[in-house]
Amino acid sequence: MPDNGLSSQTVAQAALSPIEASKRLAAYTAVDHHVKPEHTIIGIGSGMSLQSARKNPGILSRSDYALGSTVPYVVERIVQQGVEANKKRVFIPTGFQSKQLIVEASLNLGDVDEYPSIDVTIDGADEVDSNLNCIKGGGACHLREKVLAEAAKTFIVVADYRKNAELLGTNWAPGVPVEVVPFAYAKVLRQLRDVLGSPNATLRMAIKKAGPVVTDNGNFVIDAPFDQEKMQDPSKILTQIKLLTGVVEVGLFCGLAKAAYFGNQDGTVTVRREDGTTSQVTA
Ligand SMILES: O=C(CO)[C@H](O)[C@H](O)COP(=O)(O)O
Repeated sequence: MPDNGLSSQTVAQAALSPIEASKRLAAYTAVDHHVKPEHTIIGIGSGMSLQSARKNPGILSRSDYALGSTVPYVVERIVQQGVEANKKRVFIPTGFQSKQLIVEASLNLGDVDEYPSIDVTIDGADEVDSNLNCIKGGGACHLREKVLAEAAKTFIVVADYRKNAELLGTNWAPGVPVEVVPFAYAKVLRQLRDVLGSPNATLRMAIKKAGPVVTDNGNFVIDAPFDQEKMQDPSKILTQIKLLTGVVEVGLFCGLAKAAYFGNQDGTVTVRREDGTTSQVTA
């Protein structure tokens, strides 16, 4: 294997916690099933830099660090397919973090404006419901993530077992991420609270920076939790939020995923597909 930084010290390989092991299992299985030799344009979802992960190995086992900790294993598996398989491929990132991941892995970098038709995009999710609707945007990257999901012929979600839910909002408490232009944030916040029924909607504040989180697109993010009744029909609430002037994108991905791969603690992977079928796969 080439010395691209991934061969000898893969992400905390030796000491993976059960959750980390399940993320890797999901990612590896999804790559094995969906990244084939004929696929040349690949969308890479949000994932933290492998260099950062290696400098701070504990970061991957922090359960609160929901900022793209599964996708690095996708890249790791793709790299394992070898230099020959990857030299003709172009990899499209969903943001700054994902771009770093591609560059550090010595894979060819492209952009979606150059390659608007992607063979397969693989990304993580904050939660997935029984109909493969997803909440995304825990890392505030959901605008580009949705562009890459829609641009792909096949959009695949990878996650650990905690993200596998009947209903969105079961385990993911912060709510639906809503990217909004800064000028409109106060008006959109008020509408989410008073009109759309999310009284606890809040502007997402940065950690280690004073003030709000600013996305890769220069916008703010509001997290809007909705009750179970509203989350029964995510497409409806998606449409209602999207129609608020000033909203750029909503972190509800409805009808986009072809399949979701969930790594389980027992070493199996649950695969749920858009046709409603589910199977357990042993890696
Ligand atoms: O939507 C996302 C970022 O906007 C991520 O895909 C999501 O947060 C998944 O994180 P992890 O892989 O750590 O579970």
